[in-house]
Amino acid sequence: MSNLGVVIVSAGKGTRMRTKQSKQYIELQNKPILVHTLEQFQKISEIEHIHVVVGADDVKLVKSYVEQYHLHKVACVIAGGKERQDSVYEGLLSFPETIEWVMIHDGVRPFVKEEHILSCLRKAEEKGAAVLAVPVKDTIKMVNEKKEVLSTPDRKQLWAIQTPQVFGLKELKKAHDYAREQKILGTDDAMLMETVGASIHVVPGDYQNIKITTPDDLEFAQFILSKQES
Ligand SMILES: Nc1ccn([C@@H]2O[C@H](COP(=O)(O)OP(=O)(O)OP(=O)(O)O)[C@@H](O)[C@H]2O)c(=O)n1
Ligand SMILES: C[C@](O)(CO)[C@H](O)COP(=O)(O)O
Repeated sequence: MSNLGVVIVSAGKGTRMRTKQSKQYIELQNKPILVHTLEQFQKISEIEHIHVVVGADDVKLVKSYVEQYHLHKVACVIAGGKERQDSVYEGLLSFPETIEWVMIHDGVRPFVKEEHILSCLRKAEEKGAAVLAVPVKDTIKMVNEKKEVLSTPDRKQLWAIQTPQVFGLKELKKAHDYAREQKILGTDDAMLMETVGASIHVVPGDYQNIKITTPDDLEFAQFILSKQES
């Protein structure tokens, strides 16, 4: 699809991972996590344009990965911002007007499956906006600062939201502009779209599409990869 742009956000510092090296560059089976992620998108025929957003000091490094791993669909590597939202915004600005749809994905979700990327894309084309998600398995409680339980939301209505998330490029750009004006900081792009009243559909994905965030996620990631190999 020549009217689809993919933004892979990978400009975070990975503070919760507590490693010296930013987590997206940690190697799993001799390959940086970010490269595992990019390969998932590179292999999909519907995807032609991938823009990667990285830390300002890492642009050269990531360009070298693009060469080394033959990631020819990566059209540009650009510097991100302080918050994830700022990095997404830089990604949005990097596309020309010919791009109608934009798919946002975290550079540290390397296990996203092709079928789920495509089902998210199809749902967005049908409904206007779609995000990959899984139903919550635990009981979730609202808790105050004193660690007192306030309430228990109905689990049937709770989904853990993942990426990819797919929107119209113009619509998402507008939502980001509004958030910047109003100083709204969202942890995902759907949240910004919600603030401008967009209707967003959830697409069921799977529990292995983890965001590698803390050291235990790295152990689980190694396990997933070893299972894929056997
Ligand atoms: N300023 C930022 C912050 C985050 N991200 C990206 O957004 C994704 C999800 O963010 P998260 O897992 O929270 O990554 P970090 O911000 O790196 O982690 P932490 O919050 O632990 O520092 C990651 O691919 C991360 O690189 C980004 O592009 N720009
Ligand atoms: C976008 C996201 O991955 C959806 O689960 C998540 O919200 C990112 O949040 P974080 O605060 O950057 O971990």
